[in-house]
Amino acid sequence: MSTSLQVALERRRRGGETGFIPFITAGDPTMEVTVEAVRRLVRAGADAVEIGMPYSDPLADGPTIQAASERALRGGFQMPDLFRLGPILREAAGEVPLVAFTYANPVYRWGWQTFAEDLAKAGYAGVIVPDLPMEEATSLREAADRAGVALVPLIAPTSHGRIERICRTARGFIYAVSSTGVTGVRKRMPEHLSRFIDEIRRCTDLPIGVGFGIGTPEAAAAVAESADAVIVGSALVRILAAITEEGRDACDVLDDLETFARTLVAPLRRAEK
Ligand SMILES: O=P(O)(O)OC[C@@H](O)[C@@H](O)c1c[nH]c2ccccc12
Repeated sequence: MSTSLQVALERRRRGGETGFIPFITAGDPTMEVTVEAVRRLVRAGADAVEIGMPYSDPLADGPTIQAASERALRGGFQMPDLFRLGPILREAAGEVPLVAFTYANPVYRWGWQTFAEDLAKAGYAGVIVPDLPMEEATSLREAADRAGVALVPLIAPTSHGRIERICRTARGFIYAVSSTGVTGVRKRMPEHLSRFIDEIRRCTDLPIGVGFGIGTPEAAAAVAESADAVIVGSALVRILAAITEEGRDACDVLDDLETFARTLVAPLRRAEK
């Protein structure tokens, strides 16, 4: 089953380029800012956009995204808002697919089947649930397949057997986690990264996106040597934080977001490579 998500990233790979997948937290600090941020990120060259559902106990997140979650929750953002936002974001994103990002517990409470159907209705092409292990993902994956939503798996460095098993049921693309720990900008990319990506590549034809710790054009360029897409969260979320934390004008901050996103995209595109 080939999804719009897979097609969008394969197009880059075929052109000898690398995709750009930004992550932002929905409702941080308002839905209006989220919509405008998506519009700007797409204009800067995003090939897919991850929309994070704010969550009170975000285990895998570092301080930057945790704080974004708190701001969005303080603003009253809830699961129905993710679905309400879908069609508005779809319009802002044009052809670019949206990937919802949420932890397992709220999805479980919503119901796997209903959640997958609601995502599809809202216009999300894919979904990532970082704390849902492969062994527990069958119900959601089957529901997502029926709804036409790609359940994108995360793979952290692990045994070859496990990588193979995860790849077998993957949809859309593979999210390769560059390093263990939580999200957040790192000074350096781990040295074993290209070996890890090669290992995944031997198990799947799906595009491979790499995320965790990428926050500069240099890091993006380094990861692009082996990955099909570069995923960036904290470095972008940190820019948007200035609206709340520093009381800066939202339009100025959105301009900064777009400018910074362009610097990340530049080394991923052929002219610069
Ligand atoms: O923030 P970083 O280090 O750029 O990493 C990507 C990331 O933010 C996004 O994909 C993400 C947000 N929350 C997560 C939780 C688990 C895995 C990944 C994520």
